[in-house]
Amino acid sequence: MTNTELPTVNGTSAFVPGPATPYQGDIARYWNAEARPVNLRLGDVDGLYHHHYGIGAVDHAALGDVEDSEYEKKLIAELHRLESAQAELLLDHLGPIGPEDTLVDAGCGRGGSSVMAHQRFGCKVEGVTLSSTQADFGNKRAKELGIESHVHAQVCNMLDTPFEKGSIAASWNNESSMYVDLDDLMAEHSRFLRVGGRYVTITGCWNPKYGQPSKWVSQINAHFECNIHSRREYLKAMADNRLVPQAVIDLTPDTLPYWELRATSSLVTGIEEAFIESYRDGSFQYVLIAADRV
Ligand SMILES: C[S@@+](CC[C@H](N)C(=O)[O-])C[C@H]1O[C@@H](n2cnc3c(N)ncnc32)[C@H](O)[C@@H]1O
Ligand SMILES: CC(C)=CCC/C(C)=C/COP(=O)(O)OP(=O)(O)O
Ligand SMILES: [Mg+2]
Repeated sequence: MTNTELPTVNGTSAFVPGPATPYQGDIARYWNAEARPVNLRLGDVDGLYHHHYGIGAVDHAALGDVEDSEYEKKLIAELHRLESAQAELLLDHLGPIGPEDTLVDAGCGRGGSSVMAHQRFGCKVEGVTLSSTQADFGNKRAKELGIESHVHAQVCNMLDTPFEKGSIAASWNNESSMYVDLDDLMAEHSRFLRVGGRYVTITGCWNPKYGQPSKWVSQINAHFECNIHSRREYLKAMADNRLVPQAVIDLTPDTLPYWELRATSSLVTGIEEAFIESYRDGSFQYVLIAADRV
């Protein structure tokens, strides 16, 4: 990581981490500026702020009548329920975790998954993000919840973290691996995970069976300034870095109801069609991969 040297403070040199590449600087700016209602209003439902998508069947009984004055509020709560269900599924795959363990949330966003992990396991969670706005937001939420001794976010490149070799019980990327080289990413998880530790990713990936990234995948990349990898690249990067897959789950059918519901809401962002069409034509898949560090 490059560091910017600042004038000495009280005789001690002060350093602030700078982005490792110009691309990472762009991504930090992107997330520092992000304030989409679809993320903030969903997070306001119960104080868990996510930047990922949902899974599971829509509860039409809970939504009620579309003509009802409360319908939009119920729709937002339902989308949020499906996003939290996605994070619960990720946590289900972390294996046995105890209060003495430390987990790493790589690309932690506003920290919703980190909070959920602490609430489930009582463990410590270290989140890393390129965005200072997100890290500040996550740390403020942790303080409001009184869990700042256990849930902490920092501005840090997930390819070059300060965590000691073999010190981490489990780690994950929840929709954050499309911003980095996968070989570099898996090498870093493999370094800080203890032998027997667990790595989990939930991600969108292009399907090698389709041939090449479809126009919809290219549209998603342009929308988020990311670089979606193929399913094959994930498995290869894991195999090359002592991460042995224990579960590969195709969540595509489980995420489509979320997108179809979201497309009917007032909070649409314009990217809904690309997700729905690419999931339907088979060019793009939503997957969970859980791997053991051997
Ligand atoms: C779509 S958000 C996902 C946030 C979170 N995992 C969640 O589920 O709510 C992508 C996140 O990846 C982070 N990110 C992208 N590249 C990164 C890098 N090189 N190091 C650390 N974080 C990174 C961004 O800062 C952002 O927080
Ligand atoms: C599955 C893929 C390819 C994800 C790309 C990464 C990403 C931007 C995830 C959602 O973030 P968000 O919650 O901020 O997005 P939105 O505003 O669309 O809800
Ligand atoms: Mg969102």
